[in-house]
Amino acid sequence: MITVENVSKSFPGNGTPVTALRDVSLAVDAGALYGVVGPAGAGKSTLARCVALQERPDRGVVRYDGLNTTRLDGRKLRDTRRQVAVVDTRLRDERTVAGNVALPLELGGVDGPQRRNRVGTLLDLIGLTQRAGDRPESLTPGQRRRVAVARALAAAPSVLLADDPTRGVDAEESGALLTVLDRARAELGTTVVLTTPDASVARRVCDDVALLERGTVVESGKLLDLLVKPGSRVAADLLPAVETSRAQTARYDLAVDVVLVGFAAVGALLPEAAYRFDVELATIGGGLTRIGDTPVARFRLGVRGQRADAALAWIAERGGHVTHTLYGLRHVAA
Ligand SMILES: Nc1ncnc2c1ncn2[C@@H]1O[C@H](COP(=O)(O)OP(=O)(O)OP(=O)(O)O)[C@@H](O)[C@H]1O
Repeated sequence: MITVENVSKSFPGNGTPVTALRDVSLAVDAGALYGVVGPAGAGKSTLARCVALQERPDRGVVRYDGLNTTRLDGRKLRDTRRQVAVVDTRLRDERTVAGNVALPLELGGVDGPQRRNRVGTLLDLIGLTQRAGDRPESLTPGQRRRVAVARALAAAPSVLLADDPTRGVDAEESGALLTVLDRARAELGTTVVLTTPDASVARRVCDDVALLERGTVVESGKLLDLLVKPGSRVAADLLPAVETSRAQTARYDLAVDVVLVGFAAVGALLPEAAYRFDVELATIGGGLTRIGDTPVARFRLGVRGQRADAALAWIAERGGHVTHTLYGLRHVAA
């Protein structure tokens, strides 16, 4: 487990120092795929470098399984750094694909069948077994990025750190690259930390996320927990939009936003609530999406009838999370 505790980091700027990280805390569980999401300049790369022990925080602590890394130096620091591999996108063009993946093993003195097996496993993981003997320049940008990931995984690090892995890679190839990161976690047990400005990258593969803005964590936790949190910024970025006009909601006694996670029977729940409570219940906004493999719906519901409140309470009892109430009976009566 990696914990970042109250980490701050500034750089000398033109006259005034630039604060890249301000009191940042987060916890990355072993075996998780953790996403740090934020706009350009938010501090993602600085945080990644602190986690990779390439940069020392001005204040605060980065711990590896409880070990305070800020006090380490010399050999101890080098040994601890070896647990983390940072994806370096610069490949060696004079070497083959397999030769690039093998490089850390050669440097580590691993040879013979052991090296061949490891490279074979990793080429299979990235889906490029057939390209083992090709030069990287013959690959697409997304394939090259996958080779860089395989090379980072070669020495079996416990943590893989990918700073904006899909930058410069088109949408289709990004999917294949994220699948590789997901497989690294699932099949090799590697903890993966990625940074990205693109919330949809987190939507596809991350278990946990931290939303970073101007050097500060504004939201963090399990992605599926954040999605059901009222007012969640992550939810606003990742779930289907629920914009509706005032006219659309005005004809209902109640209008609320409801998030349903992993709910296979979304189609049946709403009609059943309408029937049981004898209310008119309509979906007036939102839709369905997937978070990783989990179906998630966010609907704006309009409810009309005497027992509108009871119908919504019944939906909530069945796992629906009411995240936002636009107006209700009491408001209308007032
Ligand atoms: N070595 C450095 N020297 C001076 N300023 C730096 C240094 N590294 C980062 N900064 C500044 O710290 C702030 C955060 O930068 P950082 O690169 O960590 O953000 P980021 O979220 O990774 O951005 P991007 O998505 O554009 O890479 C920025 O204002 C940046 O200019």
